[in-house]
Amino acid sequence: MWCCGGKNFCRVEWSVNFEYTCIREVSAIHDVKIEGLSFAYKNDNRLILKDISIDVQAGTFVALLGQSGCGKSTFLRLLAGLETATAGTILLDDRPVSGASLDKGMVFQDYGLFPWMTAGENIMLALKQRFPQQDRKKLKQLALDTLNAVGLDESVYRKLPKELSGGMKQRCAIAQAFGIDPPILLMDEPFGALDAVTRARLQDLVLKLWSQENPKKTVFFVTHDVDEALLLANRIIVFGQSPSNIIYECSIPADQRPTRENQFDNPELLELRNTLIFQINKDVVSRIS
Ligand SMILES: Nc1ncnc2c1ncn2[C@@H]1O[C@H](COP(=O)(O)OP(=O)(O)OP(=O)(O)O)[C@@H](O)[C@H]1O
Repeated sequence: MWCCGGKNFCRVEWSVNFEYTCIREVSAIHDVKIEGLSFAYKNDNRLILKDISIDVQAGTFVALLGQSGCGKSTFLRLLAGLETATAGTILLDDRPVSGASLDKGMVFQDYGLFPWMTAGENIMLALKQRFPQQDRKKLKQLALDTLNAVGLDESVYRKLPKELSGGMKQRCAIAQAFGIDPPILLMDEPFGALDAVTRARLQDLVLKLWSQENPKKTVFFVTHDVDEALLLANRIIVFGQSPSNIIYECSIPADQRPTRENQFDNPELLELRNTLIFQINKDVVSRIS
């Protein structure tokens, strides 16, 4: 796993701006099966997650909702192999998660780029880890292609993160993640720090990149934004808290997925939106009362 952006490669056509097949091979797809997952941090015996069980089919875009502090990031860290379950199992295609690996990529809210390296060097570092046998020229071309795919021009390759806007940095992180192409992509509030317009653009970008791939990545996307979840995901899971378990979940069939334009027109989706907001907040209300 690569914690800055995400990496691992397969043959994919990104019709965003380019197509490349030079060094990619078809990667495995991963069904995710979680059974009886419970977790407490070692320095704190309090159970954060309790008895979570879900099956997620490969290629599903899962949005994870829930109040602040309920354990969404912890859940992603367990999926990433950065933490070990206190009880229960996480299986990727029937193999238990055992530590970090290149088939799981992560994108964080704070971009995850090394500040002392240029955007290009950050991406190259990830590509080199993923393709140690490949020559530098091909990898550099791939890095430029990935930047291009996320709407950044070649000049960004030579820029340090501090010379880029928040939106550009997050585009670089997305370029890394999709460039390395992990079958599983773990995104932890990736657009939480961005303004509304940049956020909307990047939502569209991620949805476009994910939709165009075949096979598709399995994405776990943590957000506090119900509308973002409805726009991006085809499965939505709500976590309760103390300890956290799944308190609500739903799937959105392909033919009912909203677009940015009709997002607030469909009465069924509006009802689902209200239900999700209710589910997230009912825990708070019952706690306060
Ligand atoms: N390294 C750690 N050691 C001990 N407790 C931790 C650690 N990291 C997180 N926690 C605790 O675990 C709980 C869940 O935190 P987590 O960050 O997973 O929640 P979250 O749902 O992602 O929150 P947010 O939406 O605010 O990002 C919190 O009570 C937090 O204080």
